[in-house]
Amino acid sequence: MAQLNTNFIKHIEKELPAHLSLEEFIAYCDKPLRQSIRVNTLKISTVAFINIMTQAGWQLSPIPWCEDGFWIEGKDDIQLGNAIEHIQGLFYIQEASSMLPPTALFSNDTAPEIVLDLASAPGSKTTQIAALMNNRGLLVANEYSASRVKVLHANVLRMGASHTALTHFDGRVFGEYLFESFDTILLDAPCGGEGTVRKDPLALKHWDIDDVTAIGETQKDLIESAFLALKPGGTLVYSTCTLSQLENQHICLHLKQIYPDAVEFISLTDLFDGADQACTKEGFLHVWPQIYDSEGFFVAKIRKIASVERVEKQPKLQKNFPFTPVNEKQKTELIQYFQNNFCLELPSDDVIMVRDDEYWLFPAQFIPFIGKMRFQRIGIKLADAMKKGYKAKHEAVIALSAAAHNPTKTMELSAAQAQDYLMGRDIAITTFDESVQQHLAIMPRGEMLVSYHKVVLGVVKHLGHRLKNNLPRELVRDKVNVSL
Ligand SMILES: C[S@@+](CC[C@H](N)C(=O)[O-])C[C@H]1O[C@@H](n2cnc3c(N)ncnc32)[C@H](O)[C@@H]1O
Repeated sequence: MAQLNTNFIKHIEKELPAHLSLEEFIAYCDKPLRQSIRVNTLKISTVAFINIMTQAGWQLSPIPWCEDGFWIEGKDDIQLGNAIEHIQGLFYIQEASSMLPPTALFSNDTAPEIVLDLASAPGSKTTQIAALMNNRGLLVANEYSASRVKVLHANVLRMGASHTALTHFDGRVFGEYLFESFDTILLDAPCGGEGTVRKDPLALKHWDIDDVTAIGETQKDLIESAFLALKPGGTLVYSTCTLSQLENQHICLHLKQIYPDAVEFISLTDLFDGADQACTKEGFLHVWPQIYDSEGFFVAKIRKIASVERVEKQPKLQKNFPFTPVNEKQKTELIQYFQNNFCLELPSDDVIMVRDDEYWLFPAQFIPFIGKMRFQRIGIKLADAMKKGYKAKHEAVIALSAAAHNPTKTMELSAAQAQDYLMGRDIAITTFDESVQQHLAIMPRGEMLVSYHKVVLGVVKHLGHRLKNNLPRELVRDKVNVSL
């Protein structure tokens, strides 16, 4: 049962719009949340995913504001995290209202190329944005907390997002370091989490107005920094999973007060059918839990209609960037290695870089950012140089095969074999059908890919009598649930 602090109730009663009742709000705070997921279109089409999962008995009902988002009806007992399709990155477990900000960000006519996600871990919206960008352009994803950067990184890799650059800074530095550099920015700000009480019944137990005011100061700093980092003409989406106006409307109005001639609020009232039910007079979406039977959320879209004055001077360029572009010989060898061993193409507009014995694939749009700030991870790690030739990295085959959609040199596994693979076990050739065994008998020995649902799971080494498991140790799972 949700524990609602009485001070919170008194406070929120004053903020509820006239057409919503406090009783209903309190009742919804106690109502369990519907499970929802977003299909990862970097790896599978939504149609193919629905086909597979409905055969497994799932009932998916569409979320009106996200074409790849679905509520799972009538199956509260599914352990989504251990589902094989989750582990292989076919879907992301994401609360329905949390899918709103990326939808708002991409509702313009022209697709943005250079995007910043300023407060991004664990990466639900980063990976949604990566899917909307279809692994093109550049997505800089920043996270302040070191432990959360690791989770972000794991999610980016699991979903096969290849055009990201991860940073680990206080978001306040972006306006200074990357002034007017981004076409569009998401600031999904750290917040009081008042909208999350349906998931966490204790979220409002120790609610205190002083905490709300204090976090509001951080949010003001972050929105100012984001606005400075935005190119003129670009759009910024500000969102939170909290309800108090102090952390929502007031933050956007604060920005307008500082930059009255550069800030324009873009109304979200037509974002999807029914958006008007949550729309405020400024055109923001203030999603109360009872409106769409979801978590509470807030989303504002802001256009920068004019350039603004820099607050600080451009910091000096950092030297000693440890990567250099590969030479033509290395480039040709790597292209041939991926082509010959896995039938995978390296995207021609990306840039192959080398650091010691490691080869990386950087998004071309990253190059102008070199030296401007410190990046934790850029693009994908392609391969290590070996005494003879190269050894592909797992993350590279996952991301490159996502683009290739089932390359030919791939062995499709059964559910039981895929389960074994993800649990780190080798696959005996005798576990395949007779005809596949004959096919494998004439296939060359060495590295090849395995897939499930026609989506690549990773690399194996064909040894003749078995496929040796090459899944990185850190990805080996204790538990994998098979749905079909
Ligand atoms: C609402 S969560 C982000 C959720 C994420 N966008 C997602 O969809 O998965 C806010 C994040 O901001 C991070 N954060 C806190 N203070 C920050 C700061 N000063 N600069 C940047 N990020 C910060 C928190 O660690 C947290 O991960």
